[in-house]
Amino acid sequence: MTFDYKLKLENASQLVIVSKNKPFLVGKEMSDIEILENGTIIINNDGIIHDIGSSKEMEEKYNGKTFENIIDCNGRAVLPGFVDGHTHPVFSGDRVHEFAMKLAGATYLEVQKAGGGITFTVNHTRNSTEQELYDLLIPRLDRMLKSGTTLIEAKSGYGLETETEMKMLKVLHNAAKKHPVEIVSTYLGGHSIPKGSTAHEATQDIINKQLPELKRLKDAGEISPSNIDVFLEKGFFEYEDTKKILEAGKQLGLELNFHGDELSYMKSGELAGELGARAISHLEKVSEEGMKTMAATPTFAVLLPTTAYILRLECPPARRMIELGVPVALGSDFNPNAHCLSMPFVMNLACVLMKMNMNEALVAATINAAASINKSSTHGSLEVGKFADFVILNSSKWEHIIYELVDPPISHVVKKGSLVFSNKDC
Ligand SMILES: N=CN[C@@H](CCC(=O)O)C(=O)O
Ligand SMILES: [Zn+2]
Repeated sequence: MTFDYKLKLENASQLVIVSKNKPFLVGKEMSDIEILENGTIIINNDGIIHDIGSSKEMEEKYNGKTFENIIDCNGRAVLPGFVDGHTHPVFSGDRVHEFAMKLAGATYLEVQKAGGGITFTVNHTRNSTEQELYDLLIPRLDRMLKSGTTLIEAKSGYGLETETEMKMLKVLHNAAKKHPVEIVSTYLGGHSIPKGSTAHEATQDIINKQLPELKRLKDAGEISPSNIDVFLEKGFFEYEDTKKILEAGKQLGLELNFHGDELSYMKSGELAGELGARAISHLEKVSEEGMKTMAATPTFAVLLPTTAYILRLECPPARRMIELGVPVALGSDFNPNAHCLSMPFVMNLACVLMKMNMNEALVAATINAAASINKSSTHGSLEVGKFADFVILNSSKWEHIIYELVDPPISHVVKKGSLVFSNKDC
């Protein structure tokens, strides 16, 4: 049987549109989101938003039409699916013992120097097969989906040599074909200096071995990275090496989306301005000059409040960034150090720890996070022509997604017009 339309979400208490006709929001605009009270959305058979309007108007306009599925959203708020702007979801090995060390006072760098941290995960990931990594990734994506995430940025970075880095990118490429969570992948061969190498040798390996293989596999359709990332940090990749790696990636058509100014001030914003980077993550130690350059470029600040929370670090200056007009996005930073798969929790942390208001946090976790990975023409807001990715909340006020800590009442998640999660309890 064929239907005129794939889905109708009817009588929603609130349709949280977020914004209209804007690729991203900055400054005061971030506090001013658009909401339609008592609305209905129509989704076409390609899983694209076809129409949005008041329930009364839609009832009359679509009278007599057939729908494959109808969800009654009376008493519920409908939000865009969340976009997680920064994740490291492909890894093996459990670092719960490091959590105990950190609770006992060890710093991130102390854990790393003791052979833990990224080095620990690299050893385990190198020893895992592609299938094992795939099997570990899928349930993590399932958990993200249940928390309302429908699109993620996802990095390699636990190989630090060609074979494992490409293995991780293949895992992401293949998972993206099967799983409802959409994936934009990022090559992060410059995540740490491999044991036994210098920073110079590691940089040369990336430029002369890893990137040529990445190009070959991408051209062959076996991997699909859109971005290149480097951990710009003291004792990891410093300014000049980071610049060389990012420039080499840019020549291959990759977007620059890197880790910077996390534990020390490394002139990240300045480098982003020089190279035209799309995004920098972390930025706990960013300078005033760096933020001004990011506002002008513009370069997205992908803020990761889980890092400050887990490592008891100072937070990035989110308020100042917003004041200066830096486009701010959010990410979970899901990795074995910050084991968080939930964007509602990230938004809550952004409000409480970084002093963002709830509207700003939602913008940062939807339209701005989508724009940080060049996806805001299709994702991140409820607009005609965009993918029908929704979070339906069993609450008439959308703010409960942030306010209700730990397990906000998400009743359904919809991806491209298909129901991909429903919660029997709400
Ligand atoms: N800071 C660098 N990279 C990750 C942590 C990776 C790890 O500890 O495994 C981050 O973004 O927090
Ligand atoms: Zn990271």
